[in-house]
Amino acid sequence: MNIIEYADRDMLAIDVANQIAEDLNTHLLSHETASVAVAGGTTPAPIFDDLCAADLAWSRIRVMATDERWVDSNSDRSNARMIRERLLVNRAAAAKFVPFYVQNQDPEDAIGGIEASISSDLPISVLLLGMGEDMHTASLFPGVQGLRAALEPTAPALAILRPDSQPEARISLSARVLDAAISKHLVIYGAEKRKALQRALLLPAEEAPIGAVLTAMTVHWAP
Ligand SMILES: O=C1O[C@H](COP(=O)(O)O)[C@@H](O)[C@H](O)[C@H]1O
Repeated sequence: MNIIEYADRDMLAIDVANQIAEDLNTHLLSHETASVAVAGGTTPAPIFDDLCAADLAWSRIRVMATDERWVDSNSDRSNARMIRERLLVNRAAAAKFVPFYVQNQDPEDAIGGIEASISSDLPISVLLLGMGEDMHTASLFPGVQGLRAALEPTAPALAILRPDSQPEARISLSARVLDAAISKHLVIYGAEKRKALQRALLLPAEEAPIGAVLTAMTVHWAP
């Protein structure tokens, strides 16, 4: 794990957007398509504001969320909505988005179709992860039912999780898929998340899921 510290969040956003664009461009030099899995929540939006303008062959890039909340794609809790509004604009509007939420279905009924829709995108070319202060990443929350299976090296690509702390079911890329991404970036802001990441290194993954996906990870931190 390599940690890069930035003076502020604006500088971090510009630099991470540039690195992701470079990673995607490099991948496209030797592959017909590239996949990028990006976190939801609040952290990545300023990075998307820069990344969306990158001069890339966006029509050859497939974008997915690292995880989704089982809510309508117009809900303000939808990760897809945030990605649509902040990343899939400007030049990046030419990218193909692969949704994880399926209207009028339960996650259990939809998961097989969603897994099929991402099978050709694996391993993920570029990963942009976030992390909560509770050390969850994507929707792999500490102690949630189903976490142990989602941490297994043989886990399916996607897991359904229903954390008690959250108002809706979640669907998440499993630790195996997150950890196997070719180029990996984790972005965290503030002293509390920095401390949480340090703590995670000392804990089992069931208590600190971020610890399961840190192989060859570049961590970007700003106060
Ligand atoms: O619920 C989620 O939380 C994490 C962290 O979110 P943040 O707002 O603290 O950045 C996020 O990475 C994940 O994709 C999201 O669904």
